[in-house]
Amino acid sequence: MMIKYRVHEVAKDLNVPNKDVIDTLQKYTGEVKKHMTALDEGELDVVFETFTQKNNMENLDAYFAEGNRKETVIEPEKPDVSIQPEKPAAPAQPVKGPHPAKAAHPQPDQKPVRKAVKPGKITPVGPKPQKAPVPPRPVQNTLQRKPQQQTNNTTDSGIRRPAGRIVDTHASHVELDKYNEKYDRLASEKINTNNTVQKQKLTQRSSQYRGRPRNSRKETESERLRRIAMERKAKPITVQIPEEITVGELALRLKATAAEVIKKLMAMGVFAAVNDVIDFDTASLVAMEFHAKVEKEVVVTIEEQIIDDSEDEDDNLVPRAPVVVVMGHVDHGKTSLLDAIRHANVTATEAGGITQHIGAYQVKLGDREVTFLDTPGHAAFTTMRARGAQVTDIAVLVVAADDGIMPQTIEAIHHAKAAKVSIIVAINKMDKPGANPQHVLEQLTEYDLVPEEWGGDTPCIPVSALQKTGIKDLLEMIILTADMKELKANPDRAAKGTVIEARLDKGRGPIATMLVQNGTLHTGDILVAGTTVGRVRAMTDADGNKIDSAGPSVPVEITGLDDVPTGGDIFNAVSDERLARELVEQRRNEMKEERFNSRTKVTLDNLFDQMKQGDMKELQIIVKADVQGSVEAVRQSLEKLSNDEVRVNVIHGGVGAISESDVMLAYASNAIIVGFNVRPDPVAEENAKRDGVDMRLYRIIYDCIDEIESAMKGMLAPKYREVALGKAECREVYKITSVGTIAGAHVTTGKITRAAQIRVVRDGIVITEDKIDSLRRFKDDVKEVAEGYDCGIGLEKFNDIKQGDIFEAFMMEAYKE
Ligand SMILES: Nc1nc2c(ncn2[C@@H]2O[C@H](COP(=O)(O)OP(=O)(O)OP(=O)(O)O)[C@@H](O)[C@H]2O)c(=O)[nH]1
Repeated sequence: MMIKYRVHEVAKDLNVPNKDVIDTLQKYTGEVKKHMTALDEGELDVVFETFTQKNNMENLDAYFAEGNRKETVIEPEKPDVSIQPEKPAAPAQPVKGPHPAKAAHPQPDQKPVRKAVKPGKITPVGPKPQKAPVPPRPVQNTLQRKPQQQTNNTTDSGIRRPAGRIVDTHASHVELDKYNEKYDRLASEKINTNNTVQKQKLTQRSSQYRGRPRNSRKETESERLRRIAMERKAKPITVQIPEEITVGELALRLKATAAEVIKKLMAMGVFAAVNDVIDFDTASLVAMEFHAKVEKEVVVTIEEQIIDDSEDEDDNLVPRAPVVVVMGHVDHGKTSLLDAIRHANVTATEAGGITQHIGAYQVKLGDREVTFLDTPGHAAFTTMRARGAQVTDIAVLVVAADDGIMPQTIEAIHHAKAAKVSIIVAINKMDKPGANPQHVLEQLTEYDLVPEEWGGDTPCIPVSALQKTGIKDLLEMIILTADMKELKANPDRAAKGTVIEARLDKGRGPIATMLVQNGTLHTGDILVAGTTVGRVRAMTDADGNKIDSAGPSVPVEITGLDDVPTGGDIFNAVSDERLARELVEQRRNEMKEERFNSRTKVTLDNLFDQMKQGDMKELQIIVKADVQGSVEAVRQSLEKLSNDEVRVNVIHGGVGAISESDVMLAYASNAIIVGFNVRPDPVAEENAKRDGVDMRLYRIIYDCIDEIESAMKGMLAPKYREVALGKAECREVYKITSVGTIAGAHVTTGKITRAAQIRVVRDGIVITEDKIDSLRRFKDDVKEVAEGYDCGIGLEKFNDIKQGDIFEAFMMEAYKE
């Protein structure tokens, strides 16, 4: 219910004559009010604002200084007191009125508000809650509209003069206590000299509060804040601030209110809300404003706690065996070569025993060892790279001497180059009559692999996997290359490496082949591998022998993990099993979240955004086409698109359908695949979809160049998709001179609209696509015809309409992914 607040009541409360209020209202509203007139909210606002303005307070410090002095005079045991002015004509202090103390020293340029307060004049005046006619106004708005006035307002109430009651009446929900505290602190900082005054004041205030039955919770909170402010002043607090912190959290740590922190931020020109995140530097500045000592909070992740990732001292490093992968075109002899290498090093007695196959093995040459990943082809190799594992040091590229370089050879070259590993070419099948190693060497130069014998730096070794010739030369070359790379590791630390492959054995549980890359792995070690954890229960080497420890570059097979890890997962031997399990749990959650979140793989649609964010320095592209000529033409045109911000780099070009391995390479290298007159094979298509690899298929080279150029400029045209509208069946054909052929059609599903495109389908075959020229019901042109109705449809170009033709109406809709 609205309580009436009449002119004379307002005047009385403001301690001004009725006339002053009436005059003020007349001035602003143009109406002359009677002293019994009840005022509405707007009118009350005007009156309060006016009298507040008149009694504005300018100097807070003086106000507080006076305030403190004055407080000592007011008797604390009389909580609800109001200071009565000597002259009723003097305006009382309403919302934004001055402190009475100020009135004791009237400023020449200000109207004296009231005369000096004398203790004897203090008389109790109860609050007038029933005269609270003004509906609450949001504090926020008040603050926004008149920040200065709000300050005065709160200041006014800050000392809890009875006049504060009037403030309460005006804006009943203003949290005065909050502002009380703020200005108390402000004043105390300024005064800063006399703690006794402050204390006395607080004691008084506390006793005032004790005398009040209402609002005890708020008061307690206010007291608490004051106590904190006191503590903060007495002993500066030390805050720990991380790299980033929310405003709310910072306020909590500073034992301040969020509003205080926000205010300080605003003073620094930073506009942040309570949930916004600010950086360490900004937060530190704010903390300093609160006289707090700042310490940087270092967040130690579980990983940092249990995984030793420190750099090795040079003194601790010892040479390690190179890790080699064999790659090449199908049937060029990868498996045969791997077998030949393996058997060349196995004694006759051992030979029979090699039944086990763990995905990697080591061979000896004198006192040196070489580790081979027994995973022919580049699939596993690229998968690992895609997962961030750099496992191999050297790639042996097998090229059949009678066949030369083939598409998969080229792919292998690009994969190896993208992974930045050394390439050694093994020219295989040298025993074959048609072997032409010279031709292979010539072909290699086309891919920037200049043979050593021609002055380049690519070693090319002729071998025969079948006859086991040249194997030793190949191994020697591998060791020589490894020596040049100075491959080293520290065996005296916790093991770290990569999962090569893993499977689930019914009897033994998860089994993983792992390559130790640094440190030494022992049985009993606690392992974290990707999102799996466990303790090494049993460990065997590549020959199936039980071993207790494995140093750098040694492949082993282990059991004991609680789940099957994924090939390419990095593993670490860690110190604490409980934390290890916690870490794995955390990783599993992160993985789930990552899957949930959108992918960040580059696509033509997000290319510009990534460029803008500076994430893209190179746009990697894989080109597949139906003929070699197109591949080259596209490569050249695309590379010319490079600009200052982004270099366009065609990492692989080949002839034929887009294969699984193209997608894998694109995924590993964050590349886009463009295809000309080629299609992806089903597996490639599915993998591309799964991995978020952008595949663009074109029929015209110009379209491709144009689209990529547009994408680089952020002006990629939107994609279109077809939206089916409805179908109509042609039941009669009318040939009308000067108009053409009209189909007398019946709409069987959906609707046919005038703007729709029409696909004419005859016996399941698409005859043509056209636009509607005329759409009529009887003699009227119509915009659309709904299902179940007959209509006449004429097409723009197509005239050869036949009875029974199906008209599929559709529209092309632009969309963005
Ligand atoms: N004459 C001759 N034939 C060889 C030689 N190396 C391999 N072959 C034959 O070439 C064929 C393919 O050999 P693989 O070792 O299976 O070739 P791959 O590259 O592993 O083939 P995929 O596993 O299908 O990619 C087999 O019939 C081998 O016997 C060689 O040095 N000389």
